Amino acid sequence: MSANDTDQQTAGGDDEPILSVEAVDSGYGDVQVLDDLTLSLADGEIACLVGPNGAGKSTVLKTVFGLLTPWEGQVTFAGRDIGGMAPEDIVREGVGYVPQTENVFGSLTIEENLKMGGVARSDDLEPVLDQLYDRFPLLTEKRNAKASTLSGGQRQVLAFARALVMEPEVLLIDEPSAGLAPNTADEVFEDVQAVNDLGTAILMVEQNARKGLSISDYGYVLDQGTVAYEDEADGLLDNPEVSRLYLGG
Ligand SMILES: Nc1ncnc2c1ncn2[C@@H]1O[C@H](COP(=O)(O)OP(=O)(O)OP(=O)(O)O)[C@@H](O)[C@H]1O
Repeated sequence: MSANDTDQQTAGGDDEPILSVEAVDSGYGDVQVLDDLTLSLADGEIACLVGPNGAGKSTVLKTVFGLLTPWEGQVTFAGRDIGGMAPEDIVREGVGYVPQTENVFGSLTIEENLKMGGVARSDDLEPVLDQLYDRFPLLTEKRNAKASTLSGGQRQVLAFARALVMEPEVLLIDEPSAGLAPNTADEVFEDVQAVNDLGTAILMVEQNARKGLSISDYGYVLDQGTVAYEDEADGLLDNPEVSRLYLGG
């Protein structure tokens, strides 16, 4: 569902969210980063996390994906408690993750990277790979090339496609536009919307807050490890205080 749809289902709606993070504390070693953080993602929606450097946005995704164990609170996906589960089990549950950096294996071909994305599947990968090649023609052209030969934007598309091999219900994406030229970033955002249009709910961290919110249904502003503001994405974009404090005026 895109931000332009009229029948938006938002995190504030009555429907049970597909993903929820409730009163979570989390961090690295004994350094606490997330402090009583609560947010949710409605089925079919794009929600965007924005906020200053170091606010804890990436830490939210890492905690949802099991790379960090919540110290307190609950992470629930499709009604099941996934807090503290291992990432490979969370992938099998139906949650995918596209990290910000080092998200492809440069020494492997495009096809090998995609197959790596499906190691947790026991069925035949060919049908899903064919669908992904249809959706991302660039990957078809380059299927036998090493991923190290791809540009930054192309790598981002590959990382994205690799996460889709598992056909996740929810995709966590960390800064899809990081390091990309504006035109390339726009293409990646179009891919994010296209995947969402096919039914995958997306929780995305984006440094380019205005752009991220403009393709999202709902938004959260994180500051110092907790939610400072939340609203429908358009509401955050129109909020003068949010704009002044977090969106560069
Ligand atoms: N592996 C780590 N070990 C220790 N501290 C870390 C680690 N990764 C991040 N941190 C710290 O956690 C805090 C939150 O980092 P996080 O990456 O979640 O922020 P962010 O909001 O995503 O910001 P950015 O846009 O800069 O990535 C920061 O103070 C950061 O220094």
